[in-house]
Amino acid sequence: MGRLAATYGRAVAAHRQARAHLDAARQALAGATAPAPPAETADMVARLRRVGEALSAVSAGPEFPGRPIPVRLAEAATSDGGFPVVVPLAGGAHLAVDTDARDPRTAALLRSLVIRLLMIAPAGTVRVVAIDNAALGATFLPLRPLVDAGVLAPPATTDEEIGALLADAERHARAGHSAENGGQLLLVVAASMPDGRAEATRLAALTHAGPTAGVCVLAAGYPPRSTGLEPPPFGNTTRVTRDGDYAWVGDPPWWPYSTDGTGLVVPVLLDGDPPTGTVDAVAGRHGDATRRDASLDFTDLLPARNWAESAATGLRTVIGRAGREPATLAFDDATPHWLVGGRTGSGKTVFLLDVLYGLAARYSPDELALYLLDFKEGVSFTEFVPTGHDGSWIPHARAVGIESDREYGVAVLRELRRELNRRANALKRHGVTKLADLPRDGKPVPRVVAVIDEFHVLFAGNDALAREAVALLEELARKGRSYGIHLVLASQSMSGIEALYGKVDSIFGQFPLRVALPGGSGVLDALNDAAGALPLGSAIINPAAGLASANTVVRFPDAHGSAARVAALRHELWQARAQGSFPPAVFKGYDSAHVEDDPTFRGLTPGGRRPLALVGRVVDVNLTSAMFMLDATPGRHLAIVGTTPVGADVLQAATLSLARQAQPGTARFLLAPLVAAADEVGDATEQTLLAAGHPVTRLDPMALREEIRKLAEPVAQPTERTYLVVFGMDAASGVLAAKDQNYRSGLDDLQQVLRQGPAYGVHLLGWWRGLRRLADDIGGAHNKDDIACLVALNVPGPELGMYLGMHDLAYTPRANRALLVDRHDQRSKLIVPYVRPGYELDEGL
Ligand SMILES: Nc1ncnc2c1ncn2[C@@H]1O[C@H](COP(=O)(O)OP(=O)(O)OP(=O)(O)O)[C@@H](O)[C@H]1O
Repeated sequence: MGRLAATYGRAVAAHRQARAHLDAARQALAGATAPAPPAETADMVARLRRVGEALSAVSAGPEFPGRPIPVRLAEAATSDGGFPVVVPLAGGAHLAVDTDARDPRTAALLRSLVIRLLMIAPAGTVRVVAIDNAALGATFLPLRPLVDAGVLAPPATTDEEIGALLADAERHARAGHSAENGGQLLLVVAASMPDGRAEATRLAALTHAGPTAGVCVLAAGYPPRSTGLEPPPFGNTTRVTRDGDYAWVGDPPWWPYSTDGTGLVVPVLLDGDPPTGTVDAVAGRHGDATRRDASLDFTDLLPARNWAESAATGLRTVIGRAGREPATLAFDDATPHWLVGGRTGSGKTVFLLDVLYGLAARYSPDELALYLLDFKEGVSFTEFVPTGHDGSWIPHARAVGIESDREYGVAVLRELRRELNRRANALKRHGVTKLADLPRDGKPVPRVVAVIDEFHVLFAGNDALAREAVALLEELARKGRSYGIHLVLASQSMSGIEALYGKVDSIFGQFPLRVALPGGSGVLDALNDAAGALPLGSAIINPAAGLASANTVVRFPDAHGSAARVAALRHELWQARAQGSFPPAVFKGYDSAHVEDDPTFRGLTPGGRRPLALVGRVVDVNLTSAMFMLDATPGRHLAIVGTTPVGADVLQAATLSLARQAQPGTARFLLAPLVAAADEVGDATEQTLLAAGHPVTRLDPMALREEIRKLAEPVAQPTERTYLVVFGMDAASGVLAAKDQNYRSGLDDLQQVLRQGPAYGVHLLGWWRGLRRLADDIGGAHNKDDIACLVALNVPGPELGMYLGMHDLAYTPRANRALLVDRHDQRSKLIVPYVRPGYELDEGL
């Protein structure tokens, strides 16, 4: 008070000055016209009051938070009365009080400023974070309704929490009030300065970040008194100095009260706590908006009308929200391919489903075709294909691989390259260089989106298959942009992919759009760690190959949370499909194959000149039948090798498929079930053959030896085919190896049959339980062309490679898989071998 009396004389003159500054501030902020200069002090104070009140009532306009807004903080005390003192906040303007919030008046001022700023700001445009290490959060207890409404985060009280808060604020400042921050102001309220010098410096740095940073700092306890060090300088900050019951307000940035830096020349009475009702009302208004923004529904992704968009220049879909705005992503010239990363459980599958449903709803199957490939165990894309209880499918889906093998992945990539080449030819014919320039008068050429989830699996192995996958991906990535073929590669880990044979840059350079889900920083630039702290349901979208400056945070809905709407959409799209459109080609890695289900098997009829032996389904896009043609060429015999009893099943399928191609009486079947494991299959095979009217002769090892002897002496003109079907051929090796009185063994005869037999319609179909036995029976691996058709089951890859002389053979034995090798046409393919229904369990490999 003494100081007030001493300065009273100066105050009157200074009021004029203050009024002029406030007028200027009012003009700048509220656009109001300046009042006429007053004659008397009392009159002037009254006018200052009116100006202050006018300013206090200003609400933030559309430029918030990019421009400062006036916020009332105190009542000025003069002998002629008082007037409200307002200071600019936001838009790069900050405020600091010299005592920390352990002082109740300072604490009340902070709370009052928070509430006043929220009252002025449009609902949902301010997010408040708080530091309260000195009072362990007590400063903000009266603002509890704001915490409950999600507007104020629980205050940070430990060093760790303060560090995280500052990191969040720095990220916010870097992104500015852009879409990433949803155009929001981040209000950082420090009830006391952080203890650490580094943290204080970081807090101070936020005040220098400028008006575009979208951060406003309210700091109490600045400058800190106890450290003895020069405090880190705050920028653009109105300083408030406590003085007993009063306080002094320094010059606000841009609109100073004084010309000499002394600030407002009258003391002020700081505003106290806002009424509880006001806190509740503000929390209610902002909380509603925050909840509205936070609620995000799958239906928000869908267009008003299905299939209304044209894909001529690209594909676009809403994938969620950036702040309060819808976030749209595109497959176009700028972002032809996407790279998606996220740790397991980060919502990668959900994100991909959101994208796929959004696209499928916007573009008709004439505009968009989908190839969906998943390497992991799970159900990612099952909802796109017909199932036992729901026969509908997403009509854009061309091929869907679930729990795919690498071989299937490479087959899909090969199919895409064929498509790319077809398109290249079409473009050449029309003399254009881009899909977008093709005339769309006829049927448009659909854009292709190929999604490969857990794509790193393709490169596991460092073998011929991996090298082919790299080459195909590189070509598709490089040329796809022009031909409307777009790739989405998703992975939980980018490590291991560096081993891409030096092709990392040439492949991923074509993927400017990066989507980082929680834990997916690997797809971003090495200096960009923004994905580390993302919550579930959000992602960093970065169209600049991961550079930190191009981050936008989006939130996406959980498609699984709207199962009914998803199912309804699927049915709408399915109902709208073109007449006669086919379901997608589906490969389910865990499915076994049965010959009875094979359309090729069902289509077999007697009369063909070159019988086909069906052994399984090829692991390719259309799951084509895996078969051998048994013509008259020497060596057209079938060897099935492996200890697994699946060998007997494959032999049965091959035998029955041959039987379907023979008129009864034109083929005889010599059946030798030599091992117990094949008794049941042998009996079943015999019954089926007999039922179809074919003569069947059962052979034991001795009878087999005798038949082989007879077959080694061919008749001149055979009238019928002979199929020698041996289950467990290795069991006969002792008998066959024995020599007769002419020193001729059964193996000699066998080798004769292998070379000459086919010309006379004689073919051996045998199951050997070991590769060594097979090699012995044919007189050594160098005779391997004498049995040209091979199905290798659980035979170790290196052993098989050695036998075949193929040293880069990529084959790992596993349940439900076999390798088909045809020595005559150099084929080697991964197949799903036929098993009898109910006998598919073969986990013991
Ligand atoms: N936007 C979201 N909102 C709420 N929950 C979500 C959201 N996205 C995903 N989830 C939930 O997170 C869990 C994991 O999601 P998802 O299966 O997509 O993860 P993922 O990354 O594919 O995991 P994984 O690689 O292990 O299969 C699911 O329970 C899912 O419902």
